Amino acid sequence: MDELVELPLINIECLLVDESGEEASETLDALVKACEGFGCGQLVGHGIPVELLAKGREESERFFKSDSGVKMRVKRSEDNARGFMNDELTKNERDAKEAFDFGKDCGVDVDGVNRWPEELPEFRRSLEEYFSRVEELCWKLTKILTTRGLGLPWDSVRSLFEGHSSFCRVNYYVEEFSQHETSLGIQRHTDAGFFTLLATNGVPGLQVYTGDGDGSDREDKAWRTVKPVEDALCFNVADMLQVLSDDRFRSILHRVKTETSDPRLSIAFFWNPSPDIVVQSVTDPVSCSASKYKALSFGEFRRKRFQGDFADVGREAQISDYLL
Ligand SMILES: O=C(O)CCC(=O)C(=O)O
Ligand SMILES: [Fe+2]
Repeated sequence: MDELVELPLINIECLLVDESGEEASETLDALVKACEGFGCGQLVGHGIPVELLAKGREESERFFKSDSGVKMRVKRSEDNARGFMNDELTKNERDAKEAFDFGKDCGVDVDGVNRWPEELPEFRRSLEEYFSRVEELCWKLTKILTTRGLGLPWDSVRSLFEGHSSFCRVNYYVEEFSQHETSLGIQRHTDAGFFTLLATNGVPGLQVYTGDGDGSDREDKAWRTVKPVEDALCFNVADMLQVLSDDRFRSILHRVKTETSDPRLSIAFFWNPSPDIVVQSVTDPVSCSASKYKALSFGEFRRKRFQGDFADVGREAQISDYLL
């Protein structure tokens, strides 16, 4: 395996305790720099108890190792995207993984409604608790990044998230899911929402694209595997934050390629705006004048992406489609 790339390591504890302290402003600078650079970093001091992280991983592993009947009874369907899946498509190619989605219940017309396996109550309990702790953290990070980082008024940003449509995806990558040597756990993509916080079991596999192209060449040396950091949350900018920041923050192109026989487990929390809002890039927070992007309905953007996840619909929706 090539040398692992270390993402900026940022201890956000002081930001969460007192966002206006001196130490906090250095941390904020580091966070903003990470958003402007690679578009990602490893967050420690995030306040999510390590016991909860461990429990979430343990219960998730129990779920994926369960009889296929347990998993298939909560399999997602075309009219409800939540639940178990072993048929995910990214960029119209089948991903070599299994996954389980759950989140805020915001109606079947957006992402669907949760379904939990009755046989595993602790799986549900620990992941619901994880969700609510991370949700709280996302509110805090959003406020800090958009008001102090981008200089935007909190009232207008907050309104983007009232009724947010965030969800969690637990990913499980096992060697035998790969159909051939070059199979990817997840094909290259950017995340559609605002930002993503990713917990993992420490088995490497996440790769970030450091080149200028669209990352379509699989052998490209510009794909670098991220060095996992124990109990950190890997943070990445997603598409709506790139739009809102008018391309100042970058939504990083990433994929998963596991190269060991150890299964990789990840729990991705996709912090997503509410489906009925419109996002537009803002260059001047006072006049709120738009710059690079046309107004973009998040609900419509998500729906277009989701159609691509489920079936081959040709090209996947990208934020570049909305450039002015
Ligand atoms: O498992 C990972 O490391 C990344 C997961 C991911 O990119 C996703 O679910 O969108
Ligand atoms: Fe992703």
